[in-house]
Amino acid sequence: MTGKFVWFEGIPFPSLDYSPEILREVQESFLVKDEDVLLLTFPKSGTNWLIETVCLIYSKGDPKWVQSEPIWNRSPWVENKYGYELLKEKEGPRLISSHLPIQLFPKSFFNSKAKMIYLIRNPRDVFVSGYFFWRIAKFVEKPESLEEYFEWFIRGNMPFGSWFDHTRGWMSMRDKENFLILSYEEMKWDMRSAVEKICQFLGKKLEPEELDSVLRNSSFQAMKENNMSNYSLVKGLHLEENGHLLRKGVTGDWKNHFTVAQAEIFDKLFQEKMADLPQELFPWE
Ligand SMILES: Nc1ncnc2c1ncn2[C@@H]1O[C@H](COP(=O)(O)O)[C@@H](OP(=O)(O)O)[C@H]1O
Ligand SMILES: CCc1ccc(OS(=O)(=O)O)cc1
Repeated sequence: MTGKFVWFEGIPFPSLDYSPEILREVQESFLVKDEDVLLLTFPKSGTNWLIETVCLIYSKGDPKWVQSEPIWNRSPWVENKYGYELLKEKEGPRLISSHLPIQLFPKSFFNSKAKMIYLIRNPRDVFVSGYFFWRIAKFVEKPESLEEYFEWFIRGNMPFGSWFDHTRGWMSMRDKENFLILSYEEMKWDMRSAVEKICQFLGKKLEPEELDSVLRNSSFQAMKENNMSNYSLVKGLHLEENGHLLRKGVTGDWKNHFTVAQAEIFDKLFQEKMADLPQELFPWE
């Protein structure tokens, strides 16, 4: 992996609106406010699903907001120029998205009471989802084969760096009361309970019919049909014409793509890198 990336502090960022200057400024000077809510993920963990869900919780299940404003404006990315400029101007409580590793995150967060949701997903499914997504993205070097991307992934030579380092880094926050760890798997297995967990964490109360509407409007099908959330607005510009952000939306797709040898290498690496963390943190293991 060599071209079409912006490198900062040893991490490759997409060549879309990211620069070392902005990344440094975000880290040093972006002011996180106590009332902000931060949505943090490694790419392809279900970021957009989480954003959609939290937006719907904020609108008490009313789909007007998610159907009228692009997802990247509702919860802008703090680390790219577009999102950073938008966030600096935003009044009141903000939703903020980020893929940044902990060591590059705005320093002000660590002295604030802002709440953060860290969404994790089985890295094997993150791998498969990423493989198909980066092949339709125009702003990163495309992996030529699954084998090549496997090498990138296990070495951490890929957009936003190593999944293992990212996850280990943020997991160090797990005992803080303003930090919630959620998994893509628990959202898939029991979305009602996952939404209730998010509401409890954010101090939001939904009536039963509002909760039903959150579930309906954040479903895979609803998001796939919502042009404000499915990235169809940037097709041709940033994504290939035939590309879909919402691809399959399932757990365990990795079993359709890994060879036995790759699965063994991955298991061994996961054990090596994550052994000292409580295994309950990883519901798919
Ligand atoms: N409402 C939803 N329900 C389930 N999965 C969803 C979803 N919205 C997005 N996803 C999945 O989340 C992944 C994209 O993650 P991110 O938002 O972090 O880029 C894709 O996974 P797949 O490629 O496995 O289908 C996409 O299909
Ligand atoms: C606007 C094009 C775009 C940018 C970033 C995306 O997601 S991710 O940051 O790579 O997870 C998707 C589409």
